Amino acid sequence: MNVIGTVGLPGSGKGEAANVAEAAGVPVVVMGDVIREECRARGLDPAEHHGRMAGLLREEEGDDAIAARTIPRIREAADDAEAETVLVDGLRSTVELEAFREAFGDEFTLVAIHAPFELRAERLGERGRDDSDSDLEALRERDEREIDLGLGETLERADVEIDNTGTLEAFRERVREVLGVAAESDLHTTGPADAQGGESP
Ligand SMILES: Nc1ncnc2c1ncn2[C@@H]1O[C@H](COP(=O)(O)OP(=O)(O)OP(=O)(O)O)[C@@H](O)[C@H]1O
Repeated sequence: MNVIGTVGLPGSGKGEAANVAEAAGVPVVVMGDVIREECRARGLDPAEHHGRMAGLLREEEGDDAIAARTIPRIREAADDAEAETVLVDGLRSTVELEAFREAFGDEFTLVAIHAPFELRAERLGERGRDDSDSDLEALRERDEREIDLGLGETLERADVEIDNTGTLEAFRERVREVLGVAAESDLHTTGPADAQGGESP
């Protein structure tokens, strides 16, 4: 089994990478789902308590709590789909990285997705908000919070880098290359295990 974890600052393209995986039949496990489920189990609204619950789980069960709860889900997702590759979205700290490295050894690959601040701000703005100063300030604060939690150090320890400064199609192609899958339109001719069709952007 290959487990591909993605890490990136807000708006870097993790959600898009997960969409590419799903479209190619690669199961996606979202670490945030663990937190949302725990909120519901405790009768709390995830929309309101997501951030606090993440902190609480780490306090109660250790810094690797969310990773530890995600690991069996990764194995289940692989079994259910009889898949060779699973994508995990949502790594945030080196403690989580260590937990995955311990569980999956060489079968775990950490992929860092990079895009500069201005580009991320612009892309997140296109997702529904305008790019007013308050939005830029909010993104700056989100970046800082993530980096404080350990995201910066985790990014530095990635095995593979994806630069997401070009077109969406170039990014999707690069993600497919890293996942070792062909584009959906190629599936009929080359099959999903054939990564040769992918070209670097
Ligand atoms: N290369 C690209 N060109 C144009 N738009 C892009 C590109 N990559 C991503 N986007 C768009 O930018 C927005 C942010 O990307 P995405 O949602 O994947 O980021 P994310 O890392 O999941 O962010 P968050 O951590 O906030 O959930 C999305 O609307 C996405 O479609």
